[in-house]
Amino acid sequence: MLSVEEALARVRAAFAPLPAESVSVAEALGRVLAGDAVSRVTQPPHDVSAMDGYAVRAEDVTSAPVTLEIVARVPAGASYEDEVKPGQTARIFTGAPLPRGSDTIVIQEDTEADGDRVTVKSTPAKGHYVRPAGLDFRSGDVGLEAGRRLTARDIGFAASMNLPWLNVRRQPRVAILATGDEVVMPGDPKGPNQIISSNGLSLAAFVRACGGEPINLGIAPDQQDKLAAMAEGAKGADLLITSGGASVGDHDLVRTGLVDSGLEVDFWKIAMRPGKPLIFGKIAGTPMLGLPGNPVSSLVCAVLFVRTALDELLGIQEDALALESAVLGADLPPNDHRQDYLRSKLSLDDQGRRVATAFGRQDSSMLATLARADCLIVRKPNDPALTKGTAVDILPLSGKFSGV
Ligand SMILES: Nc1nc2c(c(=O)[nH]1)N[C@H]1C(S)=C(S)[C@@H](COP(=O)(O)OP(=O)(O)OC[C@H]3O[C@@H](n4cnc5c(N)ncnc54)[C@H](O)[C@@H]3O)O[C@H]1N2
Ligand code: MOO
Repeated sequence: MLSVEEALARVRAAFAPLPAESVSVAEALGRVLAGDAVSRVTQPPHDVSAMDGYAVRAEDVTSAPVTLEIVARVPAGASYEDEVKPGQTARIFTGAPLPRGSDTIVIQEDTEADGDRVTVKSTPAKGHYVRPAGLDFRSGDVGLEAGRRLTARDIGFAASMNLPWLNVRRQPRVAILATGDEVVMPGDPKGPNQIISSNGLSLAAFVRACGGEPINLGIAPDQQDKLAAMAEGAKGADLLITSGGASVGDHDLVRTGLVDSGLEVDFWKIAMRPGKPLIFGKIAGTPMLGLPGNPVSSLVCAVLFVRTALDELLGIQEDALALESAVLGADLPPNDHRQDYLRSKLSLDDQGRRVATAFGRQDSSMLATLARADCLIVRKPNDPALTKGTAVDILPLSGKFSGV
């Protein structure tokens, strides 16, 4: 069986970034930049006031209290074209440009106005409450780098750089085909031996959370001709994901049943748990990941392999699978030859350390524990028994768009 690392490397090598397209900044949340976002403006464009108050010449107010003549009133969006001369001041508001001659803001709480005169009661440091031009960023600056997945903060930043359109990667189109006579969609009529299909929906949600566009091909029965016909719906997609039928049973048809449809298998079976029977290949030119049917196996494979494929298609540089560290909350028995991904809860101990405690039963059919898990403890093949308090590697499940 292939190691997880080797399998990941093979998947990574099979994908390249998709072409770029332009989208409105308003629609760009979650999209991935195809090129650097370069600012078209300097922000702030001038030296501006950070407070409501008075724009003064610092040398005029070195020995407060001192009374100055108010010669202008400058709200944000306006300006005073003349110069503030010795003995003069301009009433100014937050965001307004500093008039020539002035270099310091006195907040209005430190003044007393009387008609067209104002008394400054304390001496500010020169430049106090002035935001110099370009404090935030300058025209020509690279604000956001290619390969970045855009957050709500980035949308605001891109807008403030005066970028109404952004150059992003086309969303990967991912066809999803569930398989199995025993599964029916939630809400559909259900026979006594049937169960509800969760994989198609969780995989579609995962793909969406990773920035892809899921295409639901439905549920194929365990019949070769029907499976092959339904898999044809993946034509034009960037990736086909199947779930179920990946193992060795008489009804597990995905690997063998799609050969006539042109399936070329790159690898089958990985030394990991859950997720051992994963299939990777190409069907009629479309890359295909055949995920195991057990719901946890299916999603853990998605976290590792679907995510890797999508990140390559999107040109994302950051490693979504970078491991973090925690200490064990309970002893673990020795691991076997498969790399193990254990659903676990996270907590903090009294020293503020992150503690990972694996659920007692790790059967790959148990979706409730995956939904409740905060992370997966990752154990190398043949890891010896570990005691409570030992440092372990974890893969967090929340944040970073892992989407599970
Ligand atoms: N003799 C062996 N048996 C099995 C092996 C093995 O090596 N030798 N591997 C086991 C492992 S590990 C896994 S994982 C499973 C994977 O099997 P398949 O990919 O063939 O999946 P199915 O048999 O179709 O289904 C497994 C299980 O998952 C349920 N399922 C299927 N589709 C869905 C869905 N859309 N939503 C929810 N649940 C689904 C299905 O009812 C089964 O209970 O094979 C082991 N067997
Ligand atoms: O590897 Mo299977 O995915 O353990 O249940």
